[in-house]
Amino acid sequence: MPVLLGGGSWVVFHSHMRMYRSPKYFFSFNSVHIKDKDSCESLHNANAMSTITERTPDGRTGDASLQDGHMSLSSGVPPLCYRGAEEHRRADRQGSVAWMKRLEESSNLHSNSESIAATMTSKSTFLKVILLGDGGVGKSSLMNRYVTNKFNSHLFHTIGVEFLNKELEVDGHHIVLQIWDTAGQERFRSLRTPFYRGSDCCLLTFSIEDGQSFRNLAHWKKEFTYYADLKDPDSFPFVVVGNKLDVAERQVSGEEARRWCRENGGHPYFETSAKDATNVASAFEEAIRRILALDDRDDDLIHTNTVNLERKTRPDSTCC
Ligand SMILES: Nc1nc2c(ncn2[C@@H]2O[C@H](COP(=O)(O)OP(=O)(O)OP(=O)(O)O)[C@@H](O)[C@H]2O)c(=O)[nH]1
Repeated sequence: MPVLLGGGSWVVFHSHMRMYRSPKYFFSFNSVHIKDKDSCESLHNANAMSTITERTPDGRTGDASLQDGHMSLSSGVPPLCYRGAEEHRRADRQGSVAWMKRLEESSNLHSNSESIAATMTSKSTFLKVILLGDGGVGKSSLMNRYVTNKFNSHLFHTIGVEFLNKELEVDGHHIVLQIWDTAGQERFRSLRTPFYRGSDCCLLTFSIEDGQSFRNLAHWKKEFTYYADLKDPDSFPFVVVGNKLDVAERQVSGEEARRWCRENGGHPYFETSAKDATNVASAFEEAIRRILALDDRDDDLIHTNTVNLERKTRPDSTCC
């Protein structure tokens, strides 16, 4: 059963969810929803209450805990579950524990988690992509446009992280894409960084009408590389997205952005408009293709590096 804990300016919400990333991982743990109206301080209070259980493919289990805003998992498996974006935003607007209680009673938490699990077959590939970039560049709008095909011109700032799932077929693969939208504002840094780990691709996002958001791309890449604990940052798939293409006053030229991508790892670059849907699907699909290409390469490496341990009979052997 979901448990509701909370009061004052904060609420911690637990629910049980089950996720798969076939064939690599198996997860079973509680999701934690942290809503913080004014500051991040209350997260410390949440430490004692947050318990997460994880299970790895070999059946090991471990505990996870929140410490100073960082979620740590004993076997290093990244946390993947979080509440859906729309409830999160509505909770922000209404901001009441009573509302959360109603949500719990009429909750789709179980049906939601069950439906995710139900749609995952052994042939599904679960991919996690994460959107990073300055506050206001349009990360939530890109996610919402891609998943729900809707645009809201009066969005609230994201607090912490949110995710939405989208199922699709790409090049014959059944994909369950989990898109994580993070808070771009600096004050939410400690709420977003624990969720970087386990990402398969990172969309570095800026707004073409905001030069500073473009100049901050290097900062976002660095922050992601550090907190995601990337073993091989040079081969990790980043996709760069210049959003708000529909806006007339542009501060960042396409050539400037492409040059940055060339000089900083050869990342693909897309100019998008979440408002009129230009190129949004192309950017996410490129992310998926980059991940799948990397997985294919890994598979090839595994095959070509296989050592045959079968004992060969050597006719000329003189060994006793
Ligand atoms: N014109 C235009 N406005 C956009 C576009 N994308 C987002 N916006 C608007 O820009 C504002 C910020 O958008 P969000 O999607 O909340 O930005 P965000 O990057 O998620 O911001 P944080 O949650 O603070 O990190 C909202 O008012 C959106 O309606 C776009 O493509 N074109």
